[in-house]
This record gives sequence, C-alpha cells and structure tokens, in this order.
Amino acid sequence: VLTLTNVIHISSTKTLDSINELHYGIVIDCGSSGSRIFVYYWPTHSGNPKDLLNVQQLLDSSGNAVVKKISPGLSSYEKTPDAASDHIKELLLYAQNYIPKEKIPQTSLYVMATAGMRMLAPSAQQAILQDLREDIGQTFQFIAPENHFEIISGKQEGVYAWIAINYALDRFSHSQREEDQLKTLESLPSSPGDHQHKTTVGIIDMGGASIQIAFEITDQAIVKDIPASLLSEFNLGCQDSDEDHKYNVYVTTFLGYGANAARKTYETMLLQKHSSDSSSTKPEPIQDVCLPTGMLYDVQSESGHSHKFLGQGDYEACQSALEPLMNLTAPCSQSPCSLNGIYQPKIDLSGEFYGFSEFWYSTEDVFNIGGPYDYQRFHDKAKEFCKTHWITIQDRFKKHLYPKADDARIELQCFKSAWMTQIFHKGFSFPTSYSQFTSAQLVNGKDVGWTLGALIYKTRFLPLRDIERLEEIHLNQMTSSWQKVSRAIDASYLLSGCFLIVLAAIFVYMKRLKCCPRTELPRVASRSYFMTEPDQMEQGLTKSHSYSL
Ligand SMILES: Nc1nc2c(ncn2[C@@H]2O[C@H](COP(=O)(O)OP(=O)(O)OP(=O)(O)O)[C@@H](O)[C@H]2O)c(=O)[nH]1
Repeated sequence: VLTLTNVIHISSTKTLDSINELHYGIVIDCGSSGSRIFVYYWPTHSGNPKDLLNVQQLLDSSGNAVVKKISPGLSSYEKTPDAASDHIKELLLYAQNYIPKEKIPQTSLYVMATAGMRMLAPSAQQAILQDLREDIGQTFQFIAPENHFEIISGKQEGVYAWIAINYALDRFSHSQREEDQLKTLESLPSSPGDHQHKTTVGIIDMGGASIQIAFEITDQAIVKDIPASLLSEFNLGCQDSDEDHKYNVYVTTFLGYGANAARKTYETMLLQKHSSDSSSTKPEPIQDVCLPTGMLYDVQSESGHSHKFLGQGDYEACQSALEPLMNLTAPCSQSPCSLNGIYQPKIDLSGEFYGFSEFWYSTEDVFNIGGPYDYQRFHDKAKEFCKTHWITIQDRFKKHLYPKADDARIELQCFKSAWMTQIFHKGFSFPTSYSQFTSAQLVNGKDVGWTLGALIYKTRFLPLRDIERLEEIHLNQMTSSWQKVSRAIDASYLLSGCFLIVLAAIFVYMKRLKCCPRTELPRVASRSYFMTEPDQMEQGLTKSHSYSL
C-alpha cells in the first residue's frame, strides 16, 4: 500500500507542477503621449469552465509593478517609421528581464496603439506597424504574429477598460454562494443553479487624445434601442454556450476630446478669436482664463507660428469657455445625446462609475484627492489653484509640494481640471450631486488600465486549452491509478485463490489420511498420487521426503 501511495503521490506532484505553471503575457499601450509596457502572468486555469483566468500584474522583487513608460508616443514616428521599432525595443528589453528565459518563447506580445495613431493617415499608420512587425519578430522570441500589432478602435479601448476595472473589482465571478448572499441581502428570489451577473461598474477613460465611456446595459428593451455602432456584445467565457459571462456594453469614443487634444483645440479657438477680433491689433500675449494667474505660456500654432498666452486664473470662466468645444448643441437624432450629437442611454445613477487616466492624474497629481470624487471639493481646489499666482505655484513645485506632478502637469492642471469636470457633468450629464464616481489607477493593487482588459479578452479561450489538458491529466491519473488498483486487486485475488486451493488440498488430504493411513501408501502409489492435482503439495513433500530417504 505504501508503495502504491508513493507512486500516486509522485505522479500527482508532477501533475501539480504543470498545473501550477505560470504563463506570461505582455501588452504595450502605444498612446498619444507615450508607450507603456505591462507584463501579466497567470497560473494554469482552475479547470472550472465558469472561472476566468486569474491574471495578475507582474511585480519585481521589491513589489513594484513591472511597468515602463517612454515618451513621445508611437505616432511621433510619422515621418521616420523605420525608427519606430527601436522605441518598442527599449520597452521589450526592459520587460524580458522579468520573464523566465524558458518562458519567453511561450509569451504572447500584443502591441496596441490608440488615439495618437488613429489620428494619422492610413499610409503612415501602416508604415509604422510594418516596421514593428518586421523588426520585433526578428529581434525577440515572443509570440508576436502580425495581428498582434494593431491600432485598436476607441470602442475596443473602452470595452477593454470596462473589462479591466470590473475584473479587478471581481464583478465577473458568479459563485452560487455569493449570489445567494447577495440575493438574501437584496431580498430577491433565488433558485438553485441560477447564476446571475453581479452589478458591474461603468468607466470613463480620458487619455491625451480621446475619451471613452462604457457601461453595461442590462435592460433588453434599452439594448434594442442602441445603434450597433454604440453597443458591444461579448462573451468573456471560454465557451460560446457560457451565458454567465455574456455582456451588453454601451461604449463610445470621442477622438480629439482627450485632454491634450482638447487643449490644442482650445488654443486654436483662442488664436482664431484673437485674429478675428478687430480690437486685437494690440500685441500678444493673448489672455487665457484657463492658465494660472500670471503664467506666460508659449503656444505653437498649427501653421508653426509661436504665440504667447497669459494666464488669468479664472476657473469658472474657463469652464464656460470650454463649453462650445464639447459640441453639445449638435443635432441629436436619438435623444438623449452626450457630446457631438451621440446617443447616450440614460445612466442609472444608483450605479458606480470609475474615471481613469486624466481623471486620476487631474484629481491626484496636484490636488491629492484621487479616489471618491466630490464635486464641491474638487471645484474649490481647482478654483484656488487656478487663481494662485504662477510664481507661487512654481515656488511650491520647487519645494516638492507637488511631488507627483511634472512641469507639464502644473502648467495645464487648471485647464485639465475644467475640461474634466465639464466633460463629466455637462458632456455626460452626471449631476454635481452624483456621489458614486471614483477616479482610479490601481484597484486592489492591480493596475486597472485598459491593457489588463485587453489581455483578459485576448486570452479568454486559453482556459479551454487548460481545461482539456487538465481533463487529460485527470483521465491519465485515473487510468493509471485504476490500473495500479486493479493490478493490486488481481494479485490479491490470485493469492486468495491459491490460498483456497491449498486449504481445499489440505482438507482433501486430511480426509484421505483418515481413510488411508500414510504408512500404508506404497512408493509407487505415491508417484501416481504425484500426478493428482489436489494433493500436489503434499505429494511434493512426500516426494522430497521420500527422496531424501
Ligand atoms: N502624472 C502622470 N501623468 C501622466 C502619466 N501618464 C500620462 N499622464 C498624463 O495623462 C495624459 C494622458 O495620458 P494617457 O492616459 O497615457 O493617455 P494616452 O494613452 O497617451 O492617450 P490616448 O492615446 O488618447 O489613449 C498625458 O498627457 C499626461 O498628461 C503618468 O504616468 N503620470
């Protein structure tokens, strides 16, 4: 028994090794302001088709996420596409140090570009992507077929961000016990085997060049009303038949509405106003209510001319000045509409929303109030910051009183604060009393950028492979255990059979002894008995005994 247990133990240890194996994946976010690499890992899938992969962000030995960002963005290689791969190589050389060497050829690499690249002409986009596809494949051993280098749509970016945060908040698990608890709390009827979706959160992601908004629609009547271009229906489960992970998400993107792009549009608007204003024969600087008081800011126009803007530090005037840029009066063919005449279904204000990128940086970097958003608190901070004289702000900056901010941040904090709040309250129509909005970057220690969602989506079928492998291992283990057990059973049956035969032989022999005493057995007769099966053993003994005589 000991030997059998040991054999099973050894084989299951080997199996466990393969089950506990770690897998790696890399996603590079090529944004308008820079490219950022993220490394993720996950253990082999649990084997339960209802579970998603357990994807984690890779940390270094000090517990810091393996992340690196370089500037400028990939789109800045518009005129020099041949140099684009050097930009990405720098990130990969950094990341590959953190992945076990033997795992590199099994690690998928995804290079995904967003709004900066979307804004380029198709020929420029293709030239950059081609350079990456050729050079990265030759230089690195990662799994990186051509379709792993792509410019993702704003809709994809929004859905990926939505997946990332809901995954980090554990809104995709559907354990029956949790559901039952939830239902008890909500006094909803529960039926066995009834797996319901947890409530998901919505997202608003404001990057440098574009904004995405995405939230789940559970009401089928509203789903039917949403134009296909604004709806994403997807299944995160590894099997199409998996109803538990099917979602209908309203998602839309606004290219050119990201904070940096909006600033450019605003500057163009000021320049146009200045040149069209008959009284503006006076020389520059041009007054800018969206810059801190007294700040002199150099602006490069699209035609390449330099201009000077002078900060007026008037936050509320800035908010009003930005309203025309949101195009709120555009014709709205299906109401209600948000920006640009785009339909946006009524938002359930009892639900939660999370804001990323600019929403996080604008609340946290200078004001230190990232996390749950409070309109009045943010408004007061922003108003105060804008009206503060630029000399004072610079002085504070030099004294490291804004340790999370860089030069670009403090220069545009006033403008970005106004843009963020206008987009949120006027553009997307969240009332100022809405208290379920949180700006975020990390949730439960996980970076919740869209890259995490992209990886979860791209690897959604991997569990199938693991499930098949686990089933195979399980089957082999069952077969080998059964073979061992059945061999053991065979052996014990054989032994018992022999034992019974011996017993029967002894019994027959004893009976015979009673009727024919041994002393009377003639030697010849003994030889003839030797040929009779039931007495075989006794005959042997007799024989040996006789021979020894
Ligand atoms: N403090 C801080 N600010 C950042 C960081 N990364 C980006 N920003 C700021 O946030 C703005 C938006 O940057 P991202 O969120 O990276 O957006 P992006 O990917 O470049 O933009 P899209 O292409 O529109 O998706 C930038 O212009 C910066 O001002 C960061 O790591 N720290």
